[in-house]
Amino acid sequence: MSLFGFIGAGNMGFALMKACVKSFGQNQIAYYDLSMEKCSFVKEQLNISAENDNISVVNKCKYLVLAVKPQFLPEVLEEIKEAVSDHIVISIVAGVNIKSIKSILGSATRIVRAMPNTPAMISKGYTGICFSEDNFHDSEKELIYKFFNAFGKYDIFNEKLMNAVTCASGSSPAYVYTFIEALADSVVSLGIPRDKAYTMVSQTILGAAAMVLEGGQHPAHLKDQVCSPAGTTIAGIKALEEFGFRNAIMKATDACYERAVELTEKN
Ligand SMILES: NC(=O)C1=CN([C@@H]2O[C@H](COP(=O)(O)OP(=O)(O)OC[C@H]3O[C@@H](n4cnc5c(N)ncnc54)[C@H](OP(=O)(O)O)[C@@H]3O)[C@@H](O)[C@H]2O)C=CC1
Ligand SMILES: O=C(O)[C@@H]1CCC=N1
Repeated sequence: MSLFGFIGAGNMGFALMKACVKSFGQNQIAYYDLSMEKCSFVKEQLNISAENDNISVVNKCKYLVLAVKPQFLPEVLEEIKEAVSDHIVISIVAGVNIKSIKSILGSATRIVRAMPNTPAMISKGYTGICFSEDNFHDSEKELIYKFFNAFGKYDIFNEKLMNAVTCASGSSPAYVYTFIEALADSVVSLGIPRDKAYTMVSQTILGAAAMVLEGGQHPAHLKDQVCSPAGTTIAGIKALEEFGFRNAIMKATDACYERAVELTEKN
């Protein structure tokens, strides 16, 4: 028996398993993925062999993590429904709500819906979580918190907010990577070597984020401290505003949210 079973070992399943190994050890993880390539990768990276199928994963664990794409979730749930008993099902599937999972697994199934992000792999992630209304024992909740703690910070939300959480936890690392690429490209064009550009930009983002998280100061105040009167930064900020920087971020959130709602409606 293992504590945790993962169905799907792709980008996010693998990221979570990697962090889980550090907190719980290889023996506590069972998994299966349809792709033999993914299973070989997990074996190579984490030294954990895949189970033969999804049912074996369910039979081997108490906490079952669903980490397949939303469109594949119904067939996975249909496949495992008879094997699920007193498991706690942890779904990280974007847009899919607890009610719809219960409609296949049964209303008595206890579910935790979560939205992590890929930095979970190095325990620097952020996860939003919500619980189905059912009773969880204190010891189970403790274990669930330990599970999410392995990935970084987490908070508990009402399920109504989970699609909104997706916009700033699950999806936004991609925006940050796009920002890193764009800023790095722009200084490469000024002569900075590419490897230095990535380090410079990423370390700056890390530092700026730490100032907000650890310094407890308002982002606007921190921004103002960087902007010298008639200086270089305010010239850059002016250009960003001219090209709709904040508006672009807000539009991205609108689009991300709309897509999450579409996934909720479809699933
Ligand atoms: N990527 C991210 O940053 C985040 C993703 N999520 C959520 O996590 C889930 C997984 O996303 P992600 O890891 O990116 O997706 P991936 O496609 O990388 O991984 C999903 C894996 O599941 C496998 N799979 C498909 N059907 C089955 C099945 N019936 N049984 C077993 N395995 C199966 C896929 O195999 P194959 O490739 O052969 O289809 C694939 O390897 C999604 O629901 C997404 O919303 C949540 C937060 C962040
Ligand atoms: O893009 C997606 O749908 C998934 C969910 C959050 C991050 N990736």
